[in-house]
Amino acid sequence: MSTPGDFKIHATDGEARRATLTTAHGDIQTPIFMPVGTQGTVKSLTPLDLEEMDAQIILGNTYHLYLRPGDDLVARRGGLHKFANWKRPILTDSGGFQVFSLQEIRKLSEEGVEFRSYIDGSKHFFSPEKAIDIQKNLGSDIMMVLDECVGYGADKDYTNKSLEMTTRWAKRCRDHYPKGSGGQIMFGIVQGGFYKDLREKSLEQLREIDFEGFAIGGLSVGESTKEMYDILHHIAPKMPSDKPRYLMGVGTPLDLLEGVSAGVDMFDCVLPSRNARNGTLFTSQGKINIKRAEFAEDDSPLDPECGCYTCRNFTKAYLRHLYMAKELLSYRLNTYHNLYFYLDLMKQIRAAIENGTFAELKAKYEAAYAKG
Ligand SMILES: CNc1nc2c(CCNCC3CCCCC3)c3nc(N)[nH]c(=O)c3cc2[nH]1
Ligand SMILES: [Zn+2]
Repeated sequence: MSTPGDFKIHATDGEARRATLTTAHGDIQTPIFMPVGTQGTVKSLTPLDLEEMDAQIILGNTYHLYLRPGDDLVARRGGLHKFANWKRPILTDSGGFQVFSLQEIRKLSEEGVEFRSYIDGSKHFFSPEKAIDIQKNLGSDIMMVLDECVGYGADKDYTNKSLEMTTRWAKRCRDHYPKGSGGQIMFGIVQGGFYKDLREKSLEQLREIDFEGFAIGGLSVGESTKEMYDILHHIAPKMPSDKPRYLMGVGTPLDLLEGVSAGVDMFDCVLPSRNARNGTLFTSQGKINIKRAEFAEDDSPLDPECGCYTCRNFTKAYLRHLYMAKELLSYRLNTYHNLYFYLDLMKQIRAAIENGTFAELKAKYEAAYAKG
């Protein structure tokens, strides 16, 4: 009988791993991309759409659900799985990053972070324990510790003091929900900014705590791709090899390939759904923007190599028309395709690791996406 948190590696190709992570709502095949469901839903898509495209796990948003409709209300409805009728695994972030990135006014202390609701301006406070209680109420399969994600350009002294507080918070989170005390598993989050020695220090401190997985935080915060990859390749291979590695908030198709090549197993990013809103679509030949006039009378599918509902049933001309007319269907069809593309890319990555052809797959997409 497998237990939530079990992580079995089936194949490797360089640092890349093909594994299975067990959760209380089923097994997850990694490497994996996790669609972001901000308010308990992946915008414009139904659970049926997500199952059709084989989304194995989605992200719930602790910060937003806490403020509205309330994590306690969701708990009284049986938790987020029941409330949103999503039967597969859910990962929730701790909400700290959303507070830091969405709120100007907030107060940070050893105790936690104080902030005002963007809905009605009311005052709120997240301690590490509170962040875990919210995720317990939501019933997510994978919980993230409350951490501080320092901004890009933070100096070494601040970054060092911050990672030490993040470690103390991580310990408080684990003590508040000890391993095995329920079906939910918990990941620690490695910080340390862009200082390699501080990244190692954060990891050394966190690996003393018995987490079922470890995330790389503090990246994709405005740095260059080179700076992100530099830290990524430095720290990912040093993380416990027998536990899942989750790179938070990343990224483009090339970032996913680079992350897998560094040994990362899990990714989340708002890009596929957010880009769908502005007509930027990912295809096997690279990125295109559907609003370009050249597509006005183009009767070819968005991506001839894509098997998704959008590509099988509509032309670029029609998708451009929907976009220009600001039709709701534009957002839905574009989101469906972009997420399908990301999930299919991860499926290709899993197969490539199994048959030792990951380097070739990476080179193929680097050529298609070279023009950025
Ligand atoms: C986009 N770049 C980025 N994201 C980061 C995130 C958020 C990851 N995505 C969470 C979802 C966002 C949409 C709603 C649902 C939750 C980070 N989160 C934490 N806790 N710590 C980081 O250092 C941390 C660092 C991050 N960098
Ligand atoms: Zn498609």
